[in-house]
Amino acid sequence: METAIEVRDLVVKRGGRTVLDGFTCAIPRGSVTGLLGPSGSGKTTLMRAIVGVQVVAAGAVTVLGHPAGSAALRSRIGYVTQAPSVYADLTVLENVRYFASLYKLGAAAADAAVEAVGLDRARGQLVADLSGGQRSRASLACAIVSRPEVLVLDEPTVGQDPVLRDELWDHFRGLAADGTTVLVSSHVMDEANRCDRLLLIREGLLIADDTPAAVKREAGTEDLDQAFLTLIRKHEVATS
Ligand SMILES: Nc1ncnc2c1ncn2[C@@H]1O[C@H](COP(=O)(O)OP(=O)(O)OP(=O)(O)O)[C@@H](O)[C@H]1O
Repeated sequence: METAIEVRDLVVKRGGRTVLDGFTCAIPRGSVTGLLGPSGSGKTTLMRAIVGVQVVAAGAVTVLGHPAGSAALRSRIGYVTQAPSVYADLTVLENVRYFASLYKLGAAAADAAVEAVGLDRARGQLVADLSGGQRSRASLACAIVSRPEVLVLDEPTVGQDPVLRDELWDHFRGLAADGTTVLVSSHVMDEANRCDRLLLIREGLLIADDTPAAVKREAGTEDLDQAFLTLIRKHEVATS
């Protein structure tokens, strides 16, 4: 399988401490890969390194064959941060049309992105008047409007109701089926089951990189929550 994102021996220090400590992984093209781990384990830091906005101390990150952050990747990678980055004084549609125009795309692309994130009925509303969950979906619409080849999503389903979460995951799966590489961080284990592959990270170290089925098999349980606890404990024993 072709690799879209390759991270090799990555070391990142933030605030004087080592956040990623020799992290290595390869993410296949056209897959949905879930990035899971406790709060503060380094998920956002890894995503920042992949999109090229993180200063790294050592190692290499290659995306679609180019060093992370290089100009050639700018229109080929989309990133949705935890804090929605949309203009509060514009409507949903105005925001998405603005991002579409940056890529020389028209109204049809903007309409499709708004529909894909379930914001059709709120399209004329000012972002300032949206709920938190709607705002993060508006941010997602801006990121997907250009159909980037790699989509990096930091907890995109936080604050969404179960029906919308399900629809968003259907959308991620549809993007991957069309060849997009989707990297999603999440805390929610039922979402992890919908990924092709999982990266489990703890304290800056990779402790699992496999399919959900293989992760569960290795831990000897059908419950992913339990599987992760088991793998974390195994890892603690192995490294102590
Ligand atoms: N700007 C910063 N300056 C210094 N340290 C930081 C900074 N941002 C994050 N850190 C530290 O880096 C570590 C990893 O943070 P990161 O945001 O990557 O974790 P995370 O796994 O994404 O957490 P969460 O699930 O809570 O979003 C944490 O210990 C955090 O305190």
